[in-house]
Amino acid sequence: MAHSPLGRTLVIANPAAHSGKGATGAEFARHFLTSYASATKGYEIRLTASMGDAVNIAASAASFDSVLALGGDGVIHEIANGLMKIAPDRRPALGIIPMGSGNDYARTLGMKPNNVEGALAQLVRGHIMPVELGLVNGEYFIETLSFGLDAAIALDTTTRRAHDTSQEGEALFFTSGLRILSAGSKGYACSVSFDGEKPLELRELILAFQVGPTYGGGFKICPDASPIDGKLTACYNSKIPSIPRLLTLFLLAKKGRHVNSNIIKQRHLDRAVVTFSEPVPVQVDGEELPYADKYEVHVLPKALRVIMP
Ligand SMILES: Nc1ncnc2c1ncn2[C@@H]1O[C@H](COP(=O)(O)OP(=O)(O)OP(=O)(O)O)[C@@H](O)[C@H]1O
Repeated sequence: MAHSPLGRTLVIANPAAHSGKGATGAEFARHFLTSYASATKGYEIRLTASMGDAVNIAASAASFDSVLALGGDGVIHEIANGLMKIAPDRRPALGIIPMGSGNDYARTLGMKPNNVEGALAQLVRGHIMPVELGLVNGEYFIETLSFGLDAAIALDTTTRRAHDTSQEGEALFFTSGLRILSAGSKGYACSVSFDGEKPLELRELILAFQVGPTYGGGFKICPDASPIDGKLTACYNSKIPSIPRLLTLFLLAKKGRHVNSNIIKQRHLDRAVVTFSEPVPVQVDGEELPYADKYEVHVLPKALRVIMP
């Protein structure tokens, strides 16, 4: 463990993550870090009590070298927002112990999902690398921001999972997707300016801005996205497809093959301004973002130091 990058470590764990398995995961992490004392220069574990708690805990973690987020993309999102309140020269590195239903950020970083021992073993042998974050109207995002039907699907999965835990991740996104897309849509009237260019007037079914390639538990919406290229990657439709074609594109998106369609566009960007003329579903890292008249989206290259496997 001589080269462990963890230093003085704070674990912030969501006990409710992954349908309550976060609590057992936190206990396992405590045993691991106690047994392998040389992995850290001392550690503490804090459990979140409710939504939003992780932001405040992370914001007061400047005395630690690393903060390990144990939970799903929602709690990692909160911890990243808390860490960004700390001055850059005092900001701890972020490590993740993925324990969620979707685990898209884990997929982006290459961390083992829902395997606390495996993820901790990756972290103690890991290396620190700066990665980018997205920023939308003052809120940082680690992986995904999307508008339209794909956001409606992501938000539907959260509602359905609260009532029925028998499905999760990709399977849940898939069944919600079929249900919502089969109902059809004329799209949401939208104006988008990428990197200060002349605005495009579009009718959007999907408009996603990604740090990493996937959302929805493994749907490769932006297969070319990377957290270390200093850019966000956008995916949007330039026309409204028929319902059968839309369903086909949805199935192809699982492996990222939808981008070969002539009505799907993908591009890298530094910033965008998005306005909708009607309320639209919006999700950020799987959680609902309130509707606003205007969304200003930016990338912050090398904003956060993350422990990579
Ligand atoms: N103690 C808690 N009790 C209930 N909810 C909590 C608690 N702590 C945090 N939360 C909220 O739980 C939500 C979901 O958490 P998280 O993302 O960690 O797990 P998940 O939903 O199982 O995983 P994924 O985001 O990958 O689907 C977040 O919005 C978070 O704010």
